[in-house]
Amino acid sequence: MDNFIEKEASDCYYHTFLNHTQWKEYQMEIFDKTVTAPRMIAWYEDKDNAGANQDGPDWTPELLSIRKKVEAETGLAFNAVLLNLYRNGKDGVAWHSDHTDNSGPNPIIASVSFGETRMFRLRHKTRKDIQQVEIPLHHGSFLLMAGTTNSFWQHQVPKTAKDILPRINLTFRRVSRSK
Ligand SMILES: O=C(O)CCC(=O)C(=O)O
Ligand SMILES: [Fe+2]
Repeated sequence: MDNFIEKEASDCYYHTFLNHTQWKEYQMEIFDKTVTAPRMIAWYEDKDNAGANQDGPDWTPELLSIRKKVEAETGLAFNAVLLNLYRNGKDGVAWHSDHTDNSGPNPIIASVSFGETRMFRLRHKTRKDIQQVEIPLHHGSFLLMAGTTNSFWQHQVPKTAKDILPRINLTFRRVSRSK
């Protein structure tokens, strides 16, 4: 959904997140190697959530206000958000599906994007006859990944050789670590 957040507010959010977030590198374990992901991240989670890192950053007013809007739109409650910063075309995210701890194979993830438009690609895990889906995620857009999106599909944000500006993506999630 385009223009989930209107242009002026999106500009404001973009600059605030870009300049006032404690962006961190993300080290991934791939087989036996530790590699640095080609993007920067920040994780926010309700502190009263079981197992939450008490030293993590507190939700900012901007994040809380987007969370409220996302919850109103979806009728769902989220307790965590992952921020991704794609600094330029060399940043991206490889094919994967998302599983938040113990939330089952079909988590509901709400995604909000700011800044440069990047392609969001989906592919079925096994059915090679089903065409890949490509969705451009624009400044201020909203995307809901629900149902079997994460159990049957993988997604990626491919790198691009184009000379582009940063993009920031927020994925709201519901994390529950209790059994
Ligand atoms: O940047 C995006 O649109 C997707 C990010 C993503 O897939 C993730 O954080 O799991
Ligand atoms: Fe993802």
